[in-house]
Amino acid sequence: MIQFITHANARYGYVEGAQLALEGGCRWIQLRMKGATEAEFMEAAKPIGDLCRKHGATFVLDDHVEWVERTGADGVHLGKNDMPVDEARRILGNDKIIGGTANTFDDVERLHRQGANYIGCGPFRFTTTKKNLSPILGLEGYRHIVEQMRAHHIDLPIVAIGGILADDITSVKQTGVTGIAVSGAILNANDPVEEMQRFVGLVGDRG
Ligand SMILES: Cc1ncc(COP(=O)(O)OP(=O)(O)O)c(N)n1
Ligand SMILES: Cc1ncsc1CCOP(=O)(O)O
Ligand SMILES: [Mg+2]
Repeated sequence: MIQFITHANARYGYVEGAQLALEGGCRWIQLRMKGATEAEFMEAAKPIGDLCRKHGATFVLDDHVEWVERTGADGVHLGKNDMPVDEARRILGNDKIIGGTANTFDDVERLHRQGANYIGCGPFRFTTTKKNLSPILGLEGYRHIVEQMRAHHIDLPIVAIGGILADDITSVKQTGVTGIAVSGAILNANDPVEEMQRFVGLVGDRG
């Protein structure tokens, strides 16, 4: 599975980026809009939610548990500085998807205990899309975390994120992760739809 993380650049706004990702075959969009006001967030969430429903895609919000019901989103992605996953679970119930960010196996264990549905694990490498990055994991970092998850019988989908390019997908998948999250490689490509098609082909069904 591929999760497209929204971002805006000189060429595309948030809605346009999500639309291109969906046209390219992506079926999981995360609306990430750092620093946006509530009005700006809602203005993007409405059309992106509609587009996701039209394409049968999953729609999650970054950070904002309080806006999940209102936007009709399927869930939320939470990091270390956001609401804890167990608290979000009490608010949202068992039918919503809650993802959590991990940089270490300790993070994975905590998120598993708190009831996360999937882990966003990164960063794979340096990226300008996010500020204040955690330590870079690289392939070795993923191998290590996946190995510890297996040893502790933790069976959760694990999505690699951070600076991932199409050429990385084969080796990242070989570490045992289940999916890929991407933003810049799609939005900075000459043809974002074609690039997403390439990602979808490389990640395949298992991802
Ligand atoms: C799939 C996925 N993984 C990790 C993150 C990062 O979340 P967080 O640590 O809360 O940082 P911000 O994205 O909020 O800046 C993510 N958004 N998605
Ligand atoms: C949200 C987030 N969390 C860790 S890296 C990252 C950004 C992912 O975007 P890109 O694919 O452009 O590096
Ligand atoms: Mg966050």
